[in-house]
Order: sequence, then C-alpha cells, then structure tokens
Amino acid sequence: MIVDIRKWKHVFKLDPDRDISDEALDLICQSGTDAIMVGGSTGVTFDNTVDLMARIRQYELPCVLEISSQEAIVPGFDLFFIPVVLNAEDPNWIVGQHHEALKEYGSLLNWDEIIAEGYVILNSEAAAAKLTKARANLDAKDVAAYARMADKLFHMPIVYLEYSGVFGDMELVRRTRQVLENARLFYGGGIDSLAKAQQAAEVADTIVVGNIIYSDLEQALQTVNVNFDRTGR
Ligand SMILES: CC(C)=CCC/C(C)=C/CC/C(C)=C/CC/C(C)=C/CC/C(C)=C/CC/C(C)=C/CC/C(C)=C/COP(=O)(O)OP(=O)(O)O
Ligand SMILES: O=P(O)(O)OC[C@@H](O)CO
Ligand SMILES: [Mg+2]
Repeated sequence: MIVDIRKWKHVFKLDPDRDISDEALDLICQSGTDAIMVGGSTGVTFDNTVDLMARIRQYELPCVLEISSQEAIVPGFDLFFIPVVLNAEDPNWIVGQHHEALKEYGSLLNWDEIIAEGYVILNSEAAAAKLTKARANLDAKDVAAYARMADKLFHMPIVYLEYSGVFGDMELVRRTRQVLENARLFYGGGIDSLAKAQQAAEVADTIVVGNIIYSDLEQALQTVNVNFDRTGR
C-alpha cells in the first residue's frame, strides 16, 4: 500500500495496552479516518502489538506503528513512526533508544517505511512526559524553536505537539504551524468532541484522537466529521 502522510487530516491512535472490542474496532476502522496509529507510552509489548496489528489489518486503511519500546518493534506495518522527544531532559529518548535499536536493526531497514517525528511534549502530567523527563513548561517561542529544529535542521517530516490527556493551547499550536515549511504539524491531546476536533483542525495539519476512543466511542467517532477546508498545504 502506498501511504502519503501529507494527505492525512484525522488519525485514530490505538493503544495495544488497552482493550477494544471487535465491534468498536470495526466502527473506528470504517469511520473514514485517514489512518490508524498504534502506540502508547507504557505497557506496550510485542504480543499486544502483534494482536492489535492483526485485527486492524483486516481493514484497508493505512496502519502505522509509533515505536515506543524496542521490545515492541513488530514488522508488518505500512510505516514506522519514530518519536524523537526534542524537549526530553533524558537523552535516552532523543537518541539513546534509537542508537540501541539501530545497532540491532540498522542493516535491515527499509528507510522508505521509517518516519521521524520531532515530538514536543507539552503536558507535564502525561505518562510520556514523566517517562522522558520532558521540559513541558514551554512558551510559544520555545516551541517554535523546537519546530524549526525538527523541520529545517533535522528535516523531520513530522512535528508532533503532544498534550496527551489534556486539550492544548490552540494559539501556541497555530503559531508553531506558522514557522513550518515542510514538516507536517500533528496535534494530539484531549480531543473528546467534534467541537474540539474542529478547533485543533483549524491550527494543525493532522489531528490525532486517542483516549476518548476508550471512554466515549460515540464522541470519538464524531471527531472524524471535522472540516479541514482551511488547511491543506
Ligand atoms: C526488520 C524490522 C523489524 C523492521 C522495523 C524496525 C524499525 C522500524 C526500527 C526502527 C529503529 C529505531 C530508530 C527505533 C526507535 C526505538 C525507540 C524505542 C525509540 C524511542 C521512542 C520514544 C522517544 C518513546 C518515548 C515515549 C513516547 C514519546 C511515546 C510516543 C507515544 C505516546 C506519547 C503515546 C501516548 O501514550 P499514552 O500511553 O496514550 O499516554 P497517556 O496515558 O498520557 O494517554
Ligand atoms: O489520548 P489523547 O489525549 O487523545 O491524545 C492523543 C495522542 O496525542 C496521544 O499520544
Ligand atoms: Mg493514551
């Protein structure tokens, strides 16, 4: 399958560490979303990732693994997203884990399937912020500098503003997107209604919807109806 992330507007993120029924998965995969991202910051194992991938693979839509641990690298996804947490205070999550993984897999990789994400984690309470010791208390100028770093210095295809668990500062997201030339701005965090999806869609290129899938499936499905007319670079 040829997958063009530049066309994605809406993505559902499914966590291998959480249960989802076949009925709910069917509704998510047939919802009209552009892709499914598989990932989570804790409790992700090889086995629960394989299980989820096999179930999603029954559907036509693109399926991406966002790698969060070396033990849970599972072949067979359309793409592999590699988070690089630019505001991590622990370098393990900027280059350390990546270095270890490349020692193991470096000679085997099909680089066309691998996409670096310049992550900026902005909710200090999120599991990923704690894990990576992210310096989350940043202003728009700080974030713009990380965004330029990812886009212009490291040529990363994605800048991911991660508020996982809370709805973020849309003005900061808007200002961040303005400084990007090539990278796509992914926004994730606290989208739990069509109204919030719409606000995020007005300032980001791609919106990612996660936790609400597990607490209110109806609301999660509503987020696909977002109108993206304003964006589309
Ligand atoms: C031959 C073969 C098997 C091919 C494929 C191999 C392949 C693609 C190798 C790639 C090599 C490589 C460079 C791998 C990187 C390895 C790695 C472990 C990198 C570290 C990634 C990282 C920084 C993780 C930290 C956590 C993080 C940012 C996770 C992202 C996902 C996230 C934030 C999810 C939200 O989590 P959630 O649990 O939902 O959180 P809440 O509780 O707050 O909701
Ligand atoms: O789970 P939520 O808060 O929707 O966030 C989505 C995604 O950015 C998590 O990595
Ligand atoms: Mg989550």
